[in-house]
Amino acid sequence: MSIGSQLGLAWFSSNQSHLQSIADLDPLKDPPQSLKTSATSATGNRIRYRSPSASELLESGLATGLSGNHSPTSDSHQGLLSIDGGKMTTKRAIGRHESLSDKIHRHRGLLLLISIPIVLITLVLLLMPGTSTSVSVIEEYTLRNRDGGSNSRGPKNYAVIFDAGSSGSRVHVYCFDQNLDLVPLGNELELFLQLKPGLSAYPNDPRQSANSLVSLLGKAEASVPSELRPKTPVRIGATAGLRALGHKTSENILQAVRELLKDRSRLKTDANAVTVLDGTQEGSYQWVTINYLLRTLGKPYSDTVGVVDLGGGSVQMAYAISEEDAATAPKPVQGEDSYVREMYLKGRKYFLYVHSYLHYGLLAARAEILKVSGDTSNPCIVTGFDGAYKYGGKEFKAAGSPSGASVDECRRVAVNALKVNDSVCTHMKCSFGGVWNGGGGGGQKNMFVASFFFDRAAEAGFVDPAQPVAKVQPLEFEKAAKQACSMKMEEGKSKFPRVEEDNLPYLCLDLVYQYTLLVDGFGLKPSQTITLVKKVKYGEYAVEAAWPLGSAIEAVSSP
Ligand SMILES: O=c1[nH]cnc2c1ncn2[C@@H]1O[C@H](COP(=O)(O)OP(=O)(O)O)[C@@H](O)[C@H]1O
Ligand SMILES: [Ca+2]
Repeated sequence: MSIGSQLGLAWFSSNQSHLQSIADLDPLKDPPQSLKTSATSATGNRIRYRSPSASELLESGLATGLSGNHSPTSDSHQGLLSIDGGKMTTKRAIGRHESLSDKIHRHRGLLLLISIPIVLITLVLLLMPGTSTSVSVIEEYTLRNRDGGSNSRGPKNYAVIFDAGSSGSRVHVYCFDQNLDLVPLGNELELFLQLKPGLSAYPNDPRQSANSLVSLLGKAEASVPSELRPKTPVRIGATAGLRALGHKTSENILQAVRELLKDRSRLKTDANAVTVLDGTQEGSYQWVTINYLLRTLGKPYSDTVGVVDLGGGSVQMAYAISEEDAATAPKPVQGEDSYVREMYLKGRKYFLYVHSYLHYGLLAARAEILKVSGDTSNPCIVTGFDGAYKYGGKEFKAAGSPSGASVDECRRVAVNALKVNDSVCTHMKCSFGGVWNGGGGGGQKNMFVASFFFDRAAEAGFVDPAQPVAKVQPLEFEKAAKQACSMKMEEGKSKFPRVEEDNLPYLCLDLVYQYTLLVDGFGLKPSQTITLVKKVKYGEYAVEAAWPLGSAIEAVSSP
């Protein structure tokens, strides 16, 4: 039995036509009654699972209903058992109640007359095509998995996921059991290694770019038992760095990475294993990661948490919304990703609002903010610094004003760079840059905010870097910004000992930008409690709060 057939976990694009994976995270639940009935009364898989209507399936919990809880053998066995059971009952009845048998014999003509139309009607109903495309797709997939064969996996399933981020490359190795629970690898629940710079630091040398992954690949592969390597999927997902390089340059790098995998690895490489992730994919994976680790998948959408992931090149926001709100989502402009993705996770259908803002990651935003001041001093740069900031192969003047940096002025520049008050907002309500804000709601009330938000807060000293999470309010970023913006360069080291020297001139900018992004950009209240997250506790372990886990779950659930 494959994990995919158990787990009921599916990714859809909003038009429901693009199924990416399926799994059922809860194999212990009983199938719902309506499905049990159809499962035992029909003869073939195809007929059997096409019969329930879409709404029946959704009500009863897709995961358990569709994938069933049985291996292909045990499931078909169960079907046979019920028929056999019926025969056995009849045989026993013959022995004990002769008169009943006589009665049946006497009325056999009538019984036949009644049963023929019932059988015919049942057959017609069962053979009718499914009413919803998405449900049909899921059934097909589930049934393919039921065949076992190449999809069948062992009790331990590894996945190796590379996060080719804009500021560095990382690898995560996970091991799942049959229930899609994480199993420890040594002392931790994952192997996590990272290095800098990222693939995009070598735009003109694809081979060197690819070779930067060699050490990570070697260690990751060594952590997978030798006999499982050819069955273990490896994926390399590049994010904002390669997105910003443009198609040709990034494709050359990806091709070099594909060759590297072919030459140096025995891991299982699917056709789409090495790609630039689109931003909504990255945001969805991040949402799955956090909600999986918090064990909120399968609960009503308003019990799930929303996520923000502030990378170097892009920032993602994702949270579950109601079906009604999803129906009113603005249609994406041509060439843009749609705002809503549909997913089946642990027996529940989610409508996920997700958007990625390219060029609004922390390191990219510095460039946007410095662009505004051009050749003059910038109110976000710590006074006493006069230099240049390099980003994406370009240089930007970064000079503090002699009168000092200013939180208010810096915020005005940041609001400007974010295009918060941009008139291009044609949707009901926008976040910034003309992007729909998703409408808010229960799935956004609890926000888990990751990556640079956690790092800068820890460096600025208002959260404990030794803790995996910290509850804060956006206004704490503003408070820290006031201190950073009022200092002089030479005071930096003593006032903010945790901040790396290269980041000191930009500490005021970074903190103001983070506050502006949360409050003016995403519309959070300055006093709203949010959870800054580096890792999420999972049992006695803590796991990195990063998108690769979502991708791994999909990878081990795929055929
Ligand atoms: O696995 C992770 N665990 C914790 N933080 C991470 C992880 N991966 C990325 N980050 C955070 O994201 C920041 C950089 O983002 P990245 O280089 O991935 O940019 P991008 O997402 O815009 O491509 C890192 O400095 C770090 O704070
Ligand atoms: Ca990232």
